[in-house]
Amino acid sequence: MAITLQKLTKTYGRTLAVDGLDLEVRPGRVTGFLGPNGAGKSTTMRMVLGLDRPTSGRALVNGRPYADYQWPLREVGAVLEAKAAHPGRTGRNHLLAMARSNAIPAGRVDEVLGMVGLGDAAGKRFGTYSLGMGQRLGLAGALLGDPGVLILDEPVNGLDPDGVRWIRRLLRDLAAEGRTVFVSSHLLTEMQMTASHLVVIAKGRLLADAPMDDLLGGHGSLEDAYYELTESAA
Ligand SMILES: Nc1ncnc2c1ncn2[C@@H]1O[C@H](COP(=O)(O)OP(=O)(O)OP(=O)(O)O)[C@@H](O)[C@H]1O
Repeated sequence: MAITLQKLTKTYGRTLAVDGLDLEVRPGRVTGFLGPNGAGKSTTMRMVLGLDRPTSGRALVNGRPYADYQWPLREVGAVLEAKAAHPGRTGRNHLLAMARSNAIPAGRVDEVLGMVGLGDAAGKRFGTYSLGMGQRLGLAGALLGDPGVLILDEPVNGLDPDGVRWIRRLLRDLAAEGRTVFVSSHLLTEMQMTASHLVVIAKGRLLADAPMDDLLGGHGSLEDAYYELTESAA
C-alpha cells in the first residue's frame, strides 16, 4: 500500500484526464506505468505528489496524502519530466537547498551526488548540464531523503546507453531493498528489462495491473502485449 489511488479522477475543463483510477503500487518491485500520449500518467503522478488536486477520489502515499507530511522528501522521491533546478545554481547548491527544506543532513548531498555519478560536476551550474546530467541530478534529489517510495516520469529520457543500463540496475536495486519504484516510460523494450509489474492506462482508465510475466504470456514481447491492450481500448 505504498501508493494508493482510490477512484482518483481529474478533469481539466471538458477533458477527463484521469477517470476513477483504483490502484495499489506495492513495495519490493519496479512497477512500470504505461499508456499512450495523453493517457493521464503525468497527471496521476502529479496528484500523488500533491502538485495537482484531484477533482474527486484520493491519492495516498503510505496511507496519507502527500500534503500531510512535514518532511515529504523522506517519504517519497520524485523525478518528473520538467526540470526544476535554477540554471544559475550548482548541482550541489540545488541539493543543499532541498536538503535544508526537509531537515536532511548536508552530508547526504555528496553521498547522493556520488550515487548518481555527478561527483565531478557538483560544482557546475545546472544551466550547463546536459539532459542526461539533469536526469541524474533529478534522481539525486529523489534519493536525498532516503525515501521508501520513488516516482519517476520518463527517467531514461536523455541518458546515453551507459546511463540507461546504470538506471535500470539502480531501479532494480532500489526495489530489491524493499522500496516502491513507480516508473513511467514509452520505451517498452527498456521497461521489459526493468519492471516486474505493469500498470497500463488509456484515456485515464486502468487497462491492466499485472505481473510482467502475466502480461507477456502468449506474446512475443511487451510491445505486442501493449498494442493488443491499447488497441482494444481505442
Ligand atoms: N494543466 C493541464 N491543463 C489542461 N489539460 C491538461 C493539463 N495537464 C494535462 N492535461 C490533459 O490531460 C490529459 C492527460 O495528460 P497527461 O500529461 O497526464 O498524459 P500522459 O499519459 O502523461 O501523456 P504523455 O505520455 O504524452 O506524457 C491530456 O488530454 C492532456 O492534454
